[in-house]
Amino acid sequence: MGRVPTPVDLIVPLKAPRAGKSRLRGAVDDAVHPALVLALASDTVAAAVAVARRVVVVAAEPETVTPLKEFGVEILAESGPGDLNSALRQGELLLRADDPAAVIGALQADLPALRPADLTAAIAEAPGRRAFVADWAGTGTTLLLSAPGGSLDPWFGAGSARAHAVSGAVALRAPAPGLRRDVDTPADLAQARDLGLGPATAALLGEREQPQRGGR
Ligand SMILES: Nc1nc2c(ncn2[C@@H]2O[C@H](COP(=O)(O)OP(=O)(O)OP(=O)(O)O)[C@@H](O)[C@H]2O)c(=O)[nH]1
Ligand SMILES: C=C(OP(=O)(O)O)C(=O)O
Repeated sequence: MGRVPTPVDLIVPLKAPRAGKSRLRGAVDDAVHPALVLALASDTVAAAVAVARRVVVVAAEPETVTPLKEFGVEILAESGPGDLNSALRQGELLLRADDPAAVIGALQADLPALRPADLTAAIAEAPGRRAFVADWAGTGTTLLLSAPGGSLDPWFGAGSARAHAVSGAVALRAPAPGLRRDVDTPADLAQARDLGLGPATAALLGEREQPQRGGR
C-alpha cells in the first residue's frame, strides 16, 4: 500500500481589499479596486480549497472578506499590529494546535490564474521538507510550506525568495505557472490574463473564463 500523504493546511493572509494591492490601482476604476482585490483572492482560495484539507484566511478586517466563506474557507481575525509575517504566525498557531503533524502552508492571495494542479505539483515536490515557490520574477514568494510538524518560519516581504532560501527552505522547481504569477501591478494582471484567469477575476473584468484553463 502507498504512503498516505500528510494533510496540508493553508493560511491565506489578506488585508482589507480597499487598502490592499495599492500597486494595482489604475487597473480598474478606483471604485472597483476593492472588488478586484477580492476577486483575485476568490480565485486563489477556490483553487486552494480543491487541494488543501483546510484553508484559513487571516484577515486584517474580517467583515470585508466574508464573501470568501462561500468557498468553504475559515476566516480568522488578525490580532496585533498588522504585519504579514505576524498574521501568518497567528494562522500557524491555530493550525498547529489542531494538528501537530500537518504540513502548513502560507499562500499569497493574489494568484488569479492559480489552478489546483499548480498547488498539487508544488506540494508533491516538497514532501518532508520546508520549501517555497518563488514568484515569476524569482524575488518574491507565493507559497511557503512547512515540513510535516515543522515550523513555517515565514520571511515574506521584499526579497523573500532569497530570505526563505537563506533560512533553509528548499526552492521548488515545479513550473506551476499559475502559482508563480502573483499580481502586484496592472502589467502582472495582463500576464495572468494570458495564463487564464479564474472565474471571479474574469467576470469582474468582463471576460469569459478561458477554455484552456480546465482543472476547476
Ligand atoms: N492579514 C494581513 N495580510 C497582509 C498584510 N500585509 C500583506 N498582506 C497580504 O499578503 C499578501 C501579499 O502582500 P502584497 O503582495 O505585498 O500585497 P499588498 O500589501 O496588498 O500590496 P501593495 O499595497 O501593492 O504593496 C496579500 O494577500 C496581502 O493582502 C498584513 O499586515 N496582514
Ligand atoms: C510579500 C511578498 O509579496 P510581494 O513581493 O508580491 O509584495 C513576498 O513575495 O514576500
